[in-house]
Amino acid sequence: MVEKNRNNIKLDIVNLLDEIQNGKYSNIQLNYYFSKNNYTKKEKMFITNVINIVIKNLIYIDYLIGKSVRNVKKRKIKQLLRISVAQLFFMESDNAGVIFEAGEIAKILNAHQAGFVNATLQTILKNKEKFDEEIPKDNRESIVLSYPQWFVNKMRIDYPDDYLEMLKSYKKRSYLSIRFDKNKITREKFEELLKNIKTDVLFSVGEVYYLSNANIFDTEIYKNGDAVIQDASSYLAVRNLGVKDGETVLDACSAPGGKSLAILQLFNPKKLISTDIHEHKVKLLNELKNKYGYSNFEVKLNDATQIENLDTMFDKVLLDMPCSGLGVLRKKPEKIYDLTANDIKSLKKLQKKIFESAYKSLKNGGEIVYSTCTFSKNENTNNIQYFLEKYEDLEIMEVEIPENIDNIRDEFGGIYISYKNEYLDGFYIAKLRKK
Ligand SMILES: C[S@@+](CC[C@H](N)C(=O)[O-])C[C@H]1O[C@@H](n2cnc3c(N)ncnc32)[C@H](O)[C@@H]1O
Repeated sequence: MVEKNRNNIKLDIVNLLDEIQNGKYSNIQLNYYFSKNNYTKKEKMFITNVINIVIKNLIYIDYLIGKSVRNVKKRKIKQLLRISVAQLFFMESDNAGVIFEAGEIAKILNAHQAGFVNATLQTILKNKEKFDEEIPKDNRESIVLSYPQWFVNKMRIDYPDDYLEMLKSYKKRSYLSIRFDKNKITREKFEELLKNIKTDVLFSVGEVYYLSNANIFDTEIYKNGDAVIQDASSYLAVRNLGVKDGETVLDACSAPGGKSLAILQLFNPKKLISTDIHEHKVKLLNELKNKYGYSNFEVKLNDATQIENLDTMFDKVLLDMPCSGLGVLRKKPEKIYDLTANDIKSLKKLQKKIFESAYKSLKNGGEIVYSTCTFSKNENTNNIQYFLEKYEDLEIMEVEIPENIDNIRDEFGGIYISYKNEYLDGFYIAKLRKK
């Protein structure tokens, strides 16, 4: 009975991995499985762990599999091999047990494949050291660290001194962070609540707390939305917007609305217009609006390259750009395998068009906060340089970052939230003012 149950969980992991490979985000898909199945805490941890290890080491794991068999035709059998290799080399496990279990699951997936799965895993186990030695020198970093070769090359150019440290750092684990609404609960009460639910604070920035466990999900304050998931980097981008009472604000690329909500809870704008280009995402923004009921909050479907459609001039604009997302690889590790150098080029173009449109709808004296969750220089520093050269009446403003947060200021005053921060997402924030 116990055995069967465990096989069922492994089968779920095979399916989960397959869905992630087909374009679903790992964190979203994991939550979906957790809400549908009655797993114990320990099982949830095991599933999360295996999925993360496979995704974060995918190129290396596939290299090992590729060294022992030329081609694995059945997709789910391939996922099963990946999961088993992850268990064999990245987790504490009984090797014979892992291989036996893989054979049993293979029988359920496809009876003819059980022998093949067993033999492949035995070969990998026996030859791992030899396979490691045979990794081609030119591809070593890409294979061992599991990043596409083009990306390693790009990182070597962008960050010659510490690209290896950066690459390693973005394979680390991520942490849960929660921002409480200071209008609804005081800091003292929030900290008391954390104590009561046996949750330690690992790090905090303003109202954002990094937590040792997810017990907060069962509390009233989380369920009613007075505490929400938000990373401190996102919170800092919003805080730097510095909205004054009565100002008109645009959050141009705003879905699912985490930063819009922070704007409404941190400041008191006359009006906040939040837009997004995708209808299904605007639906999420409308759900947010209905849940919280702010009367100064408007949601609109709009392309941010055509902000003039809104017929409004703004005091403050947040441009939280669509970007390559490299700074959030700890949370969405699968992203790197789909990304291409061309994607970065087209994102850069789109970011420029969005900025140019925002500039036209910005009042004199108005300010734009430009933010991305990526450390690619093309999408950040190079764009800011371009804007400053193109618009003579733009000036750079200081971005304020608490002292205990590791950051790198570029030559134009933009701030990279460094990979050295264990808790915060990698992020870029620049602030510009139209004179
Ligand atoms: C980084 S995400 C924004 C996250 C959001 N600010 C938050 O904190 O919840 C970028 C968003 O830009 C949207 N987007 C992409 N292209 C756009 C465009 N041309 N106009 C408006 N929104 C766009 C995407 O749909 C995505 O929701």
